Amino acid sequence: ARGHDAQCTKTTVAILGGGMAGVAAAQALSNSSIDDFVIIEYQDKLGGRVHHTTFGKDKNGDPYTVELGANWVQGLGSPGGPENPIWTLAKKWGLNNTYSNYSSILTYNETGYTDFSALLDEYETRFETASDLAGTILKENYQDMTVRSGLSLADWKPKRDDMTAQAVEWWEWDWEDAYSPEQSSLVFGVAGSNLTFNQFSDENNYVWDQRGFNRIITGEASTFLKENDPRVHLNSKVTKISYSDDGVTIYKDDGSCVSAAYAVCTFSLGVLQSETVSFTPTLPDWKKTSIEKFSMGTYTKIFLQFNETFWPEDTQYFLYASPTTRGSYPVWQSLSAPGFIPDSNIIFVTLVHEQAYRAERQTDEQTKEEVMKVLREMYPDITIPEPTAFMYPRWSTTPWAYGSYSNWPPSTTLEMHENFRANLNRLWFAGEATSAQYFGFLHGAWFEGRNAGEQIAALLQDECANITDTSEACGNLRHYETLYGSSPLADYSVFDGWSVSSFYSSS
Ligand SMILES: Cc1cc2nc3c(=O)[nH]c(=O)nc-3n(C[C@H](O)[C@H](O)[C@H](O)COP(=O)(O)OP(=O)(O)OC[C@H]3O[C@@H](n4cnc5c(N)ncnc54)[C@H](O)[C@@H]3O)c2cc1C
Repeated sequence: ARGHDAQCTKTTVAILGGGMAGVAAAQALSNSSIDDFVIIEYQDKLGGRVHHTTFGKDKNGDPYTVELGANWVQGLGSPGGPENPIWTLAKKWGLNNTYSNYSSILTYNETGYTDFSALLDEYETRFETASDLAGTILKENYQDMTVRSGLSLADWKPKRDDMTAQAVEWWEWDWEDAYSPEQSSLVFGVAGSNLTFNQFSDENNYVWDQRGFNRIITGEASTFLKENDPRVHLNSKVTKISYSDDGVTIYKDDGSCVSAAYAVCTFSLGVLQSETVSFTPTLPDWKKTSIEKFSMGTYTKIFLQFNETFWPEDTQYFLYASPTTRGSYPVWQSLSAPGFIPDSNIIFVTLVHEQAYRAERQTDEQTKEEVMKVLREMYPDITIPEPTAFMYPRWSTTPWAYGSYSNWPPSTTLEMHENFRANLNRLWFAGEATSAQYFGFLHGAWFEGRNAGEQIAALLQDECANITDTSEACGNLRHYETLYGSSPLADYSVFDGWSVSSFYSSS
């Protein structure tokens, strides 16, 4: 391969993927005066899973912009406390966004409006108890369990046929994690939500900016890249990564290659699991095991536009309890609500996991029929017109993502995750899924991208990067050849990707 490498484009750092993590990594390099890098991106634009498209039309016949991927800034920050970097960027680039008021909700079943909203408070009380248990398990290094077990121990035990309680549970758990309580780790599910919503704040702001949410990514990129910068290789599919102590060579599907001193791979967990990108030498067991250990969730938003807003105009959310199937068209969200895009007459419904895969396998027509049936059950007294526009993405089969975002299954350990995050010689990994503290979130991708960029800059400049105030971590990341059933509390440090306190109180 050496002879072949000689024909490759040379660069100091190759950044694989131009989403939030890739752009944050490039920016960190640029801030350290390392300008010899390339960003290799599959799509024809930067942004990755922050991804919008046009949908429907307004009064003038112009299309609206809707977000197929990330939609909320989650956990904004509070005065005196740390601020979510995505919130900082949203303010900097003037993104239009509105506070999601989760109390602005009406509940329904197959007979129409049925008030079961009191169950929301009950779940939240029980969940507090389950969260305390998660804290104890983490602190004492006890064996992890499923969120289901934690909820049951906290006396939240919905019966199999109690579909309103199941809908409430879906709204509270699955809607965020894209997996059921059975499929999620209690310790890290709770820690993840704690670190975002108690460390920053419990506010979620919905971005409806008509330029698209990725404006923060293209905007930041424009501060250190030129227009049509030759360092950005768009429409470039990576098929093979060859790594060693001397450098990394990246091969693209058009036969071209880039040879770099260091590389950062920011491909999603779904892409890594799909094995559409091969590695030479083949990945060591500890890395391969860690890639298969974590789960890639799918979160599917199904958009509808009508000639009128026939649902309550001042309400943001509508929760539907299917009489037979948990998670079947449960959460509806109105974009016609005040503060969003009034008069857009757009509403969308979200599915995750099996229900998402099912819809993604169906034709638009099949899904539209099911969705319309549910709306007719929710509003039996209204003659509901056919939608004027209907559309949904298919994340589970999108070849540059293979899913939406990652989740930690039960009985995961921080050490297992550190193996997923750790570099292989000169090849580094960054992205939403490499964040132990903020996996699944856009800010997780930002922190991890910046960290990888700073670490590589430090290695190139022979310095120790000062990534946090207390950090002494620099150079190669640790990995564990042998994994035990849980990780001792002493592991919860910057050396395993855990740079803040694990214990934030919600009070
Ligand atoms: C439906 C959905 C809803 C979400 N909702 C939210 C939300 O409300 N709030 C929130 O904070 N987060 C949300 N997220 C998560 C958020 O979008 C991600 O955490 C974040 O965008 C991930 O950034 P990244 O840089 O790690 O990965 P990516 O954005 O996936 O970037 C990786 C890049 O690599 C490219 N790539 C992949 N394979 C190849 C290849 N073979 N060759 C070349 N390039 C390749 C991809 O095109 C992509 O641009 C959501 C995600 C989805 C999909």
